[in-house]
Amino acid sequence: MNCLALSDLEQFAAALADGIRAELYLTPKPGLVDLCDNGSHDDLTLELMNRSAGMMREYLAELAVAIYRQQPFPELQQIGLKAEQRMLAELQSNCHRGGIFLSGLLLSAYGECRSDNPEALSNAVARLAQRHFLQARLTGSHGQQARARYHTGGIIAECLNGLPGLFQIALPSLIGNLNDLAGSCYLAMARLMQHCDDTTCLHRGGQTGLARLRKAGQELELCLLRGADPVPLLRRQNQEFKTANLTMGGVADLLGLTFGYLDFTNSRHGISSLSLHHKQPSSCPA
Ligand SMILES: CC(C)(COP(=O)(O)OP(=O)(O)OC[C@H]1O[C@@H](n2cnc3c(N)ncnc32)[C@H](O)[C@@H]1O)[C@@H](O)C(=O)NCCC(=O)NCCS
Ligand SMILES: Nc1ncnc2c1ncn2[C@@H]1O[C@H](COP(=O)(O)OP(=O)(O)OP(=O)(O)O)[C@@H](O)[C@H]1O
Repeated sequence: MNCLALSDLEQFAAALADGIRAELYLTPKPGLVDLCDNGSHDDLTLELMNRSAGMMREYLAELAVAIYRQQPFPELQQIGLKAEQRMLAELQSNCHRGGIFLSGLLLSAYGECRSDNPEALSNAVARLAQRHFLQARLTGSHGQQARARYHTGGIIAECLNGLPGLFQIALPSLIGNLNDLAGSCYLAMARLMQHCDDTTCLHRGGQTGLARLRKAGQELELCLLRGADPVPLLRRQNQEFKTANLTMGGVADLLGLTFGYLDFTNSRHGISSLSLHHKQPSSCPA
Protein backbone atom coordinates (compact mmCIF):
# COMPACT_ATOMS: atom_id res chain seq x y z
CA MET A 1 0.00 0.00 0.00
CA ASN A 2 1.14 3.52 -0.83
CA CYS A 3 2.33 5.32 2.32
CA LEU A 4 1.03 8.60 0.91
CA ALA A 5 -2.47 9.32 2.15
CA LEU A 6 -5.08 9.82 -0.54
CA SER A 7 -5.78 13.20 1.06
CA ASP A 8 -2.13 14.28 0.41
CA LEU A 9 -2.46 13.46 -3.26
CA GLU A 10 -5.88 15.08 -3.49
CA GLN A 11 -4.61 18.20 -1.75
CA PHE A 12 -1.68 18.50 -4.16
CA ALA A 13 -4.00 17.88 -7.11
CA ALA A 14 -6.38 20.63 -5.96
CA ALA A 15 -3.49 23.05 -5.30
CA LEU A 16 -2.13 22.47 -8.81
CA ALA A 17 -5.55 23.16 -10.34
CA ASP A 18 -5.84 26.32 -8.22
CA GLY A 19 -2.34 27.36 -9.31
CA ILE A 20 -3.36 27.14 -12.95
CA ARG A 21 -6.36 29.35 -12.25
CA ALA A 22 -4.20 31.82 -10.28
CA GLU A 23 -1.92 32.19 -13.31
CA LEU A 24 -4.94 32.87 -15.51
CA TYR A 25 -6.18 35.60 -13.17
CA LEU A 26 -2.80 37.29 -12.70
CA THR A 27 -3.46 40.53 -14.60
CA PRO A 28 -2.03 42.12 -16.70
CA LYS A 29 0.32 39.71 -18.51
CA PRO A 30 2.04 40.16 -21.88
CA GLY A 31 0.44 38.14 -24.69
CA LEU A 32 -1.57 35.81 -22.44
CA VAL A 33 -5.24 35.49 -21.58
CA ASP A 34 -6.12 37.41 -18.40
CA LEU A 35 -8.91 39.52 -16.90
CA CYS A 36 -8.20 42.38 -19.31
CA ASP A 37 -8.04 40.61 -22.66
CA ASN A 38 -7.10 37.51 -24.67
CA GLY A 39 -3.57 38.74 -25.35
CA SER A 40 -2.34 37.28 -28.63
CA HIS A 41 -4.78 34.34 -28.55
CA ASP A 42 -7.62 34.79 -31.04
CA ASP A 43 -8.91 31.29 -30.29
CA LEU A 44 -9.06 31.69 -26.49
CA THR A 45 -11.22 33.61 -24.01
CA LEU A 46 -11.21 33.91 -20.25
CA GLU A 47 -14.44 31.91 -20.15
CA LEU A 48 -12.93 29.10 -22.21
CA MET A 49 -9.73 29.06 -20.14
CA ASN A 50 -11.84 28.93 -16.98
CA ARG A 51 -13.76 25.95 -18.30
CA SER A 52 -10.45 24.32 -19.13
CA ALA A 53 -9.17 25.01 -15.61
CA GLY A 54 -12.32 23.37 -14.22
CA MET A 55 -11.66 20.30 -16.39
CA MET A 56 -8.08 20.23 -15.09
CA ARG A 57 -9.42 19.99 -11.54
CA GLU A 58 -11.43 16.86 -12.50
CA TYR A 59 -8.47 15.36 -14.36
CA LEU A 60 -6.03 15.88 -11.50
CA ALA A 61 -8.52 14.48 -8.97
CA GLU A 62 -8.84 11.34 -11.12
CA LEU A 63 -5.06 11.11 -11.44
CA ALA A 64 -4.63 11.45 -7.65
CA VAL A 65 -6.86 8.41 -7.08
CA ALA A 66 -5.01 6.39 -9.76
CA ILE A 67 -1.65 7.25 -8.18
CA TYR A 68 -2.97 6.30 -4.74
CA ARG A 69 -4.04 2.93 -6.14
CA GLN A 70 -0.51 2.54 -7.52
CA GLN A 71 -1.70 2.12 -11.09
CA PRO A 72 1.29 1.65 -13.41
CA PHE A 73 2.76 4.67 -15.19
CA PRO A 74 1.28 3.81 -18.63
CA GLU A 75 -2.18 4.02 -17.04
CA LEU A 76 -1.35 7.44 -15.59
CA GLN A 77 -0.17 8.53 -19.04
CA GLN A 78 -3.51 7.40 -20.48
CA ILE A 79 -5.35 9.59 -17.97
CA GLY A 80 -3.23 12.58 -19.12
CA LEU A 81 -3.84 11.77 -22.77
CA LYS A 82 -7.58 11.45 -22.16
CA ALA A 83 -7.62 14.87 -20.43
CA GLU A 84 -5.78 16.42 -23.40
CA GLN A 85 -8.23 14.83 -25.85
CA ARG A 86 -11.24 15.93 -23.80
CA MET A 87 -9.95 19.53 -23.69
CA LEU A 88 -9.46 19.57 -27.47
CA ALA A 89 -12.82 17.90 -28.20
CA GLU A 90 -14.95 19.99 -25.82
CA LEU A 91 -13.18 23.35 -26.09
CA GLN A 92 -11.87 23.07 -29.66
CA SER A 93 -8.69 24.88 -28.61
CA ASN A 94 -5.34 24.25 -26.97
CA CYS A 95 -6.21 25.93 -23.67
CA HIS A 96 -3.94 24.03 -21.30
CA ARG A 97 -2.01 21.34 -23.09
CA GLY A 98 1.23 22.31 -21.36
CA GLY A 99 -0.55 22.64 -18.02
CA ILE A 100 -2.16 19.20 -18.33
CA PHE A 101 1.18 17.59 -19.03
CA LEU A 102 3.31 19.44 -16.47
CA SER A 103 0.86 19.14 -13.58
CA GLY A 104 0.25 15.45 -14.33
CA LEU A 105 3.96 14.78 -14.40
CA LEU A 106 4.57 16.62 -11.12
CA LEU A 107 1.72 14.83 -9.34
CA SER A 108 2.91 11.46 -10.68
CA ALA A 109 6.45 12.28 -9.51
CA TYR A 110 5.09 13.05 -6.03
CA GLY A 111 3.41 9.65 -6.01
CA GLU A 112 6.67 8.02 -6.96
CA CYS A 113 9.11 9.73 -4.59
CA ARG A 114 6.52 10.31 -1.82
CA SER A 115 8.17 13.54 -0.82
CA ASP A 116 7.47 17.21 -1.49
CA ASN A 117 11.15 18.06 -1.02
CA PRO A 118 12.20 20.09 -4.09
CA GLU A 119 15.31 18.03 -4.86
CA ALA A 120 13.59 14.66 -4.48
CA LEU A 121 10.62 15.83 -6.53
CA SER A 122 12.79 17.35 -9.25
CA ASN A 123 14.75 14.08 -9.57
CA ALA A 124 11.54 12.06 -9.75
CA VAL A 125 10.18 14.40 -12.46
CA ALA A 126 13.35 13.86 -14.49
CA ARG A 127 13.10 10.07 -14.14
CA LEU A 128 9.45 9.95 -15.18
CA ALA A 129 10.06 12.37 -18.05
CA GLN A 130 12.82 10.07 -19.31
CA ARG A 131 10.35 7.18 -19.35
CA HIS A 132 7.67 9.29 -21.00
CA PHE A 133 9.80 10.79 -23.77
CA LEU A 134 11.56 7.49 -24.58
CA GLN A 135 8.24 6.20 -25.86
CA ALA A 136 6.19 9.31 -26.63
CA ARG A 137 5.12 9.63 -30.24
CA LEU A 138 5.01 13.39 -30.73
CA THR A 139 3.28 14.43 -33.89
CA GLY A 140 3.80 17.68 -35.77
CA SER A 141 2.67 20.05 -32.99
CA HIS A 142 3.74 23.68 -33.13
CA GLY A 143 6.10 22.95 -30.25
CA GLN A 144 7.62 20.01 -32.11
CA GLN A 145 8.15 22.17 -35.20
CA ALA A 146 9.81 24.90 -33.11
CA ARG A 147 12.04 22.42 -31.27
CA ALA A 148 13.29 21.01 -34.58
CA ARG A 149 13.68 24.33 -36.37
CA TYR A 150 15.42 26.20 -33.55
CA HIS A 151 17.32 23.21 -32.08
CA THR A 152 15.87 23.64 -28.64
CA GLY A 153 14.49 21.19 -26.10
CA GLY A 154 11.47 23.29 -25.02
CA ILE A 155 9.12 21.45 -22.68
CA ILE A 156 11.01 18.16 -23.21
CA ALA A 157 14.32 19.53 -21.89
CA GLU A 158 12.50 21.37 -19.11
CA CYS A 159 11.02 18.07 -17.91
CA LEU A 160 14.13 15.94 -18.47
CA ASN A 161 16.05 18.45 -16.36
CA GLY A 162 13.56 18.12 -13.50
CA LEU A 163 11.69 21.43 -14.02
CA PRO A 164 14.44 24.01 -13.28
CA GLY A 165 11.93 26.71 -14.25
CA LEU A 166 9.84 25.74 -11.22
CA PHE A 167 12.45 24.73 -8.66
CA GLN A 168 15.40 26.99 -9.50
CA ILE A 169 13.87 30.06 -11.10
CA ALA A 170 10.27 30.75 -10.06
CA LEU A 171 10.17 29.19 -6.58
CA PRO A 172 13.12 31.14 -5.08
CA SER A 173 11.70 34.35 -6.57
CA LEU A 174 8.36 33.74 -4.87
CA ILE A 175 9.73 32.53 -1.54
CA GLY A 176 12.21 35.38 -1.22
CA ASN A 177 9.58 38.13 -1.50
CA LEU A 178 6.41 36.93 0.17
CA ASN A 179 5.85 40.25 1.96
CA ASP A 180 4.85 41.63 -1.45
CA LEU A 181 2.75 38.86 -2.98
CA ALA A 182 1.81 40.57 -6.24
CA GLY A 183 5.39 41.77 -6.75
CA SER A 184 6.79 38.30 -6.07
CA CYS A 185 4.39 36.68 -8.58
CA TYR A 186 5.57 39.15 -11.21
CA LEU A 187 9.23 38.66 -10.24
CA ALA A 188 8.82 34.92 -10.76
CA MET A 189 7.19 35.62 -14.12
CA ALA A 190 9.94 38.08 -15.13
CA ARG A 191 12.65 35.52 -14.41
CA LEU A 192 10.79 32.74 -16.23
CA MET A 193 10.53 35.06 -19.24
CA GLN A 194 14.33 35.23 -19.25
CA HIS A 195 14.87 31.50 -18.64
CA CYS A 196 12.22 29.58 -20.57
CA ASP A 197 12.92 28.30 -24.10
CA ASP A 198 9.26 28.88 -24.74
CA THR A 199 8.24 27.14 -27.95
CA THR A 200 4.89 28.96 -28.13
CA CYS A 201 6.96 32.16 -28.46
CA LEU A 202 9.51 30.60 -30.84
CA HIS A 203 6.78 29.17 -33.07
CA ARG A 204 5.17 32.57 -33.51
CA GLY A 205 8.17 34.89 -33.50
CA GLY A 206 11.32 32.84 -34.10
CA GLN A 207 14.61 33.80 -32.41
CA THR A 208 13.70 37.49 -32.67
CA GLY A 209 10.49 36.78 -30.76
CA LEU A 210 12.35 34.87 -28.07
CA ALA A 211 14.85 37.74 -27.73
CA ARG A 212 11.90 40.13 -27.24
CA LEU A 213 10.51 37.86 -24.55
CA ARG A 214 13.87 37.84 -22.75
CA LYS A 215 14.15 41.64 -23.00
CA ALA A 216 10.60 42.13 -21.71
CA GLY A 217 11.47 39.87 -18.76
CA GLN A 218 14.59 41.92 -18.02
CA GLU A 219 12.63 45.20 -18.14
CA LEU A 220 10.00 43.79 -15.83
CA GLU A 221 12.59 42.54 -13.33
CA LEU A 222 14.36 45.93 -13.30
CA CYS A 223 11.06 47.73 -12.80
CA LEU A 224 10.18 45.47 -9.85
CA LEU A 225 13.62 45.73 -8.24
CA ARG A 226 13.35 49.55 -8.46
CA GLY A 227 10.10 49.27 -6.52
CA ALA A 228 8.07 50.85 -9.32
CA ASP A 229 4.47 49.90 -10.20
CA PRO A 230 4.76 47.19 -12.91
CA VAL A 231 1.21 47.60 -14.28
CA PRO A 232 1.89 50.38 -16.85
CA LEU A 233 4.91 48.46 -18.17
CA LEU A 234 2.94 45.21 -18.35
CA ARG A 235 0.15 46.95 -20.26
CA ARG A 236 2.67 48.35 -22.74
CA GLN A 237 4.33 44.94 -23.12
CA ASN A 238 0.94 43.33 -23.71
CA GLN A 239 0.24 45.79 -26.56
CA GLU A 240 3.69 45.08 -28.05
CA PHE A 241 3.20 41.32 -27.80
CA LYS A 242 -0.25 41.59 -29.41
CA THR A 243 1.09 43.67 -32.29
CA ALA A 244 3.88 41.11 -32.88
CA ASN A 245 1.51 38.13 -32.22
CA LEU A 246 3.83 36.94 -29.46
CA THR A 247 2.90 34.85 -26.45
CA MET A 248 4.55 32.85 -23.67
CA GLY A 249 2.45 29.76 -22.93
CA GLY A 250 5.41 27.89 -21.43
CA VAL A 251 6.10 30.73 -18.99
CA ALA A 252 2.42 30.72 -18.02
CA ASP A 253 2.40 26.97 -17.43
CA LEU A 254 5.54 26.99 -15.28
CA LEU A 255 4.22 29.93 -13.26
CA GLY A 256 0.89 28.21 -12.56
CA LEU A 257 2.74 25.03 -11.61
CA THR A 258 4.92 26.96 -9.15
CA PHE A 259 1.89 28.64 -7.55
CA GLY A 260 0.32 25.21 -7.03
CA TYR A 261 3.47 23.60 -5.64
CA LEU A 262 4.17 26.45 -3.21
CA ASP A 263 0.61 26.57 -1.91
CA PHE A 264 0.65 22.82 -1.34
CA THR A 265 4.00 22.69 0.45
CA ASN A 266 3.20 25.77 2.55
CA SER A 267 -0.05 24.30 3.78
CA ARG A 268 1.63 20.97 4.58
CA HIS A 269 4.40 22.61 6.57
CA GLY A 270 2.11 24.74 8.70
CA ILE A 271 2.65 27.95 6.73
CA SER A 272 -0.70 29.48 5.93
CA SER A 273 -1.82 28.84 2.38
CA LEU A 274 -1.17 31.70 -0.01
CA SER A 275 -4.52 30.97 -1.70
CA LEU A 276 -3.24 32.85 -4.70
CA HIS A 277 -6.33 32.00 -6.71
CA HIS A 278 -8.41 34.06 -4.23
CA LYS A 279 -5.98 36.97 -4.12
CA GLN A 280 -5.95 37.97 -7.77
CA PRO A 281 -8.08 40.95 -8.88
CA SER A 282 -11.60 40.00 -9.92
CA SER A 283 -11.74 42.40 -12.86
CA CYS A 284 -9.34 44.20 -15.17
CA PRO A 285 -7.57 46.84 -13.01
CA ALA A 286 -8.32 50.44 -14.05
C1 LIG B 1 4.90 16.54 -24.21
C2 LIG B 1 3.60 17.12 -24.60
C3 LIG B 1 3.55 18.51 -24.04
C4 LIG B 1 3.39 17.09 -26.09
O1 LIG B 1 4.30 17.87 -26.74
P1 LIG B 1 3.87 18.69 -28.01
O2 LIG B 1 5.05 18.76 -28.91
O3 LIG B 1 2.64 18.10 -28.61
O4 LIG B 1 3.48 20.07 -27.40
P2 LIG B 1 4.17 21.49 -27.47
O5 LIG B 1 5.63 21.39 -27.57
O6 LIG B 1 3.42 22.25 -28.50
O7 LIG B 1 3.96 22.12 -26.01
C5 LIG B 1 2.82 22.04 -25.30
C6 LIG B 1 2.81 23.23 -24.34
O8 LIG B 1 3.93 23.26 -23.46
C7 LIG B 1 4.19 24.59 -23.04
N1 LIG B 1 5.60 24.94 -23.25
C8 LIG B 1 6.22 25.44 -24.31
N2 LIG B 1 7.54 25.61 -24.08
C9 LIG B 1 7.76 25.22 -22.84
C10 LIG B 1 8.92 25.15 -22.04
N3 LIG B 1 10.13 25.53 -22.48
N4 LIG B 1 8.79 24.68 -20.78
C11 LIG B 1 7.59 24.29 -20.31
N5 LIG B 1 6.46 24.34 -21.03
C12 LIG B 1 6.53 24.78 -22.29
C13 LIG B 1 3.29 25.47 -23.85
O9 LIG B 1 2.18 25.84 -23.10
C14 LIG B 1 2.86 24.58 -25.00
O10 LIG B 1 1.61 24.90 -25.54
C15 LIG B 1 2.46 16.39 -23.95
O11 LIG B 1 1.28 17.03 -24.41
C16 LIG B 1 2.31 14.90 -24.17
O12 LIG B 1 3.20 14.10 -24.36
N6 LIG B 1 1.07 14.56 -24.00
C17 LIG B 1 0.61 13.24 -23.92
C18 LIG B 1 -0.28 13.13 -22.68
C19 LIG B 1 0.38 12.39 -21.55
O13 LIG B 1 0.99 11.36 -21.71
N7 LIG B 1 0.22 12.89 -20.32
C20 LIG B 1 0.65 12.21 -19.13
C21 LIG B 1 1.93 12.67 -18.56
S1 LIG B 1 2.32 11.84 -17.06
N1 LIG C 1 -3.20 32.51 -19.51
C1 LIG C 1 -2.83 31.84 -20.61
N2 LIG C 1 -3.08 32.39 -21.83
C2 LIG C 1 -2.69 31.74 -22.94
N3 LIG C 1 -2.03 30.55 -22.95
C3 LIG C 1 -1.77 29.96 -21.78
C4 LIG C 1 -2.17 30.58 -20.57
N4 LIG C 1 -1.81 29.78 -19.56
C5 LIG C 1 -1.20 28.72 -20.10
N5 LIG C 1 -1.17 28.81 -21.45
C6 LIG C 1 -0.54 27.80 -22.31
O1 LIG C 1 -0.28 28.24 -23.63
C7 LIG C 1 -0.53 27.21 -24.55
C8 LIG C 1 -1.25 27.79 -25.75
O2 LIG C 1 -0.34 28.46 -26.58
P1 LIG C 1 -0.58 28.58 -28.13
O3 LIG C 1 -2.03 28.92 -28.38
O4 LIG C 1 0.42 29.52 -28.70
O5 LIG C 1 -0.25 27.14 -28.62
P2 LIG C 1 -0.62 26.45 -29.99
O6 LIG C 1 -2.02 25.92 -29.90
O7 LIG C 1 0.46 25.49 -30.24
O8 LIG C 1 -0.47 27.60 -31.07
P3 LIG C 1 -1.44 28.57 -31.91
O9 LIG C 1 -2.43 29.26 -30.97
O10 LIG C 1 -0.45 29.53 -32.48
O11 LIG C 1 -2.16 27.73 -32.90
C9 LIG C 1 -1.35 26.14 -23.83
O12 LIG C 1 -0.70 24.90 -23.90
C10 LIG C 1 -1.43 26.59 -22.40
O13 LIG C 1 -1.00 25.57 -21.51
